Amino acid sequence: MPGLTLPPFPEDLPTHPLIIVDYGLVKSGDSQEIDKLWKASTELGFWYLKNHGAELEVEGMFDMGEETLALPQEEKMNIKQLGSGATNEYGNPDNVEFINVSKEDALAYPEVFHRTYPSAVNARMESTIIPFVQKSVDIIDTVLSVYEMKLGMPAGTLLKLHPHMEGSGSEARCIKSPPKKAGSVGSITKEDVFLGAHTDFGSLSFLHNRLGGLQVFPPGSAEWQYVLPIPGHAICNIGDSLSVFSGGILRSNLHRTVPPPGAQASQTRWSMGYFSRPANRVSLRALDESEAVKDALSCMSSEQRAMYFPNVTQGDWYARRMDNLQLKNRKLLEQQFQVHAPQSDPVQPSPESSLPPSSLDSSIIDPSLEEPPSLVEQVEALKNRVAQLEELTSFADDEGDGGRRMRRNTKKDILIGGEYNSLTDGQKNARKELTMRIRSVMKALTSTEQEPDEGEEAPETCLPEGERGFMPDYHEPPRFHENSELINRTAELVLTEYTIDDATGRFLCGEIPFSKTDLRELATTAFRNRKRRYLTQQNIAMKKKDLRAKWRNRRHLRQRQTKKQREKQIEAYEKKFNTKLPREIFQSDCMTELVSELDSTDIPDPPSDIEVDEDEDDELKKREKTVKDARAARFTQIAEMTALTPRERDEKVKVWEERKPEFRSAELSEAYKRLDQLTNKEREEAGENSRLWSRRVFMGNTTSKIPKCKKKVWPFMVDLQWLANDEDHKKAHWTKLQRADPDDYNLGDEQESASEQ
Ligand SMILES: O=C(O)CCC(=O)C(=O)O
Ligand SMILES: [Fe+2]
Repeated sequence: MPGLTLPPFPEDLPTHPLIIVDYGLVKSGDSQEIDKLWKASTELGFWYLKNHGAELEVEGMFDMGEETLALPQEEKMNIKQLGSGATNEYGNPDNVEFINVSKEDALAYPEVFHRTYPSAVNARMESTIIPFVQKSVDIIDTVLSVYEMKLGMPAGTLLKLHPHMEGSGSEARCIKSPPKKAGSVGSITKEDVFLGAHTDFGSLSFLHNRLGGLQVFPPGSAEWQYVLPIPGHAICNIGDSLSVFSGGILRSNLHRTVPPPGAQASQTRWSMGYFSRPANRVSLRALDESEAVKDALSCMSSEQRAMYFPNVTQGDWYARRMDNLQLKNRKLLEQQFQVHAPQSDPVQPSPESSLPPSSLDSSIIDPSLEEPPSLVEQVEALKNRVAQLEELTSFADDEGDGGRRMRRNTKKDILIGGEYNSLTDGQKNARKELTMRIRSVMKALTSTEQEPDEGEEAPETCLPEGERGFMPDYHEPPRFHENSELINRTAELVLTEYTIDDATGRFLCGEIPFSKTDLRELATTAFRNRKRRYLTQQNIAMKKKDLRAKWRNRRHLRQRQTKKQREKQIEAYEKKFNTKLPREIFQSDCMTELVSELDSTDIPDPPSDIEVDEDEDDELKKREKTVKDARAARFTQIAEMTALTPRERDEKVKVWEERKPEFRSAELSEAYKRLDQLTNKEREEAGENSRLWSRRVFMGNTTSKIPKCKKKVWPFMVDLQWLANDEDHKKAHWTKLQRADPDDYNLGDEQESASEQ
């Protein structure tokens, strides 16, 4: 790992000083430190955070990044959270690699919230990633609380917009940037820029740098300035969302990464961070309920103010910014980098100087670039970019693959596959028909996989002759190769069912024209719906499993407590009667925690690889049989572990420790029941209409009293009152019953114990 023998940051190179904030002090409410944080957040929007407590996890995260990005190239190609897909501000692709781990996935682990990760990531999940994400979330929550207070917002206003377990783009990211080629060390060329000039999209970023290379464009400055990496100091910065929420008071500042300076340039640059974003559903707008925010907005022109009410959700904003990163950076080439003006007054945060509005409406531009690229260069760069875009985005989706990705221009050629509400009734009907066909064909093409429940049933379609079945991967986005092939093929097959209008080149569904793109859009939506159903089902299964585990734990706990109480009672009883009770009855293995595994809800589901039969009934029977076999096998296994008596085992008796009177086995309870029945029958015959039922003492119950009796009785069996009642009669029957009782309870001499009772 880098870090041990890294060349130093050049001493003579100017850097932009950042305010150092001590997290420990902020957390403890130190007002001076909180003021420092506020100053840094409103002036530059960047600061160092020391004493943050995540130092160890940060080291582990760097290791995780290195292990993951060292995977073979073929493997990495299949991982959507790796790699870059954006251009920098010069139209060149970012030349960094990264691995993103979503906050929700980390906090839900091992449940899958959005997506799965390569084993190199999973291996570090519990030891490193989860604690890193948790600590980062804590830090960010603390900082958000400070902002709430400073902005005069009710406590929780900002925190509510950043729930911990709801879909958001929040993620931990490890970035690897290649070393500069030998000979090129020195000046920065436009091809060198690692991550193009940008503001962060979310709320707060918590960065960790070992080598130089991060540069900020401070307000009032005319050039990029390095930020010096200081060991143990995180670099925090504010993103667009917080800037919008605060009406521009909190500053989202332009930054970029370039090769490390001086001797560091020959090193691979690793950087790592946690990027916090509000929940996707959160609507992005200035929170003008706060007086401070209202005041800030009131100094703006209506046009400027409108920029703080972009009327989008955080999720859409994220997607839009992604587009901007691609397209605006390209547009930049055309615009010849006209904007050189430094941003205005850093102390008085003004809307012009705040990036959210500017990044909403203007390109992200590197103001330091004096030499615009030649026209030939521009055209070449554009051509390359367009080719890349076409290749990469034929079925781009809106699922997060984190850092940099592309979306295709969905506006083009869309007639009925776009916004539903703006369609005419005829178009809506055509769309419904096409959707049904798509569902049906997609179902047929995936008929070899287990069907996610369709909800609204699509008519049956068979897999066409010679057509291959698809195995979509619902943990991947629609553009993942098998998924995208399924979508394409579905659209193609449905298309063959409709005629083309030669005059317009449109396909016709009845009278309604539609395009190929429409079909692809609808097929992508159908895929997403299948994906959602699949993931929901998985989620439900997980929850059920968790619930079962919870109940099992409770049962075990209860059993342990009961066992302890019982032991106490037995001891007290033995002491009082100066006798020894047959402990094997009380302490049978059958009363240990293992018994609870006999609970049928714990029986694992049968293996899923049962052959699928054409005939559904047969299939059902097969499944049932497998369930039964699995249960029987489990029972035998547990019976062996718990040393049930042969009879219990043969009859598959469930041996429960009950809170109610019966103490041990069903047979024993049965004996008492029979005794009662006999008694009651005789009472009935004798004209008595009341019934008597045996009451048994529950030893685990601390309130059960030791019987006031000199005789040796089995305290766990019979309530003395019950015994006293009609004693002679019971004695007679008990003897009979005991003789017939094959319990192996080792009750000793039957006659003796019977007569004693
Ligand atoms: O690598 C760095 O130091 C900064 C990364 C960054 O700005 C980003 O990923 O948004
Ligand atoms: Fe950034």
